[in-house]
Amino acid sequence: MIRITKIFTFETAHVLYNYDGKCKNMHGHSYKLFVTVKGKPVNDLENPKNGMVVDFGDIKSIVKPEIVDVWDHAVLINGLSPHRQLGESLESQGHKVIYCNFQPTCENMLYAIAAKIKSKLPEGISLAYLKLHETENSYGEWLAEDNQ
Ligand SMILES: Nc1nc2c(c(=O)[nH]1)N=C([C@H](O)[C@H](O)COP(=O)(O)OP(=O)(O)OP(=O)(O)O)CN2
Repeated sequence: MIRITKIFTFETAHVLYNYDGKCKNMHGHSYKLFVTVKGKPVNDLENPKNGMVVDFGDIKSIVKPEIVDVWDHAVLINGLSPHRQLGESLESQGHKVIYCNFQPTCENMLYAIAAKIKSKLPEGISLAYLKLHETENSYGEWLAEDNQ
């Protein structure tokens, strides 16, 4: 088995409802996402993907439309909280708002990313690991073995 990783970046704002620190204010991050999948490399001269677990481009074609294009330059709002009204106000002024059914922390974003990616991976390939940097010094990790 081999693990391979592709890295993505996106610029996203969020606001943490009822949080007791500075992140209760709407603010943005340059998120950096590491997506690691595992599988056995193809061993078939006739296969154009010979030697690959999965083409890096195929990982991109899953993660980009599912995560990056959706969250990039958007504001993530806890749609289950009173912040929904804030989102509706921003939306009415033309802003890109994503209503989450969770508090948009690094941790919950990882759960959401894992759920979206896992369901799209080709047969024989599994999601092994995710790392999401909120700042250069703060990140969360999702590991398959912790989430079975
Ligand atoms: N467990 C979590 N704690 C915090 C989260 C989170 O998602 N999970 N999020 C925040 C804020 O969004 C904040 O922007 C990031 O927190 P922090 O690292 O404290 O921010 P700094 O600007 O101080 O980061 P540095 O890299 O140290 O400059 C708060 N907590």
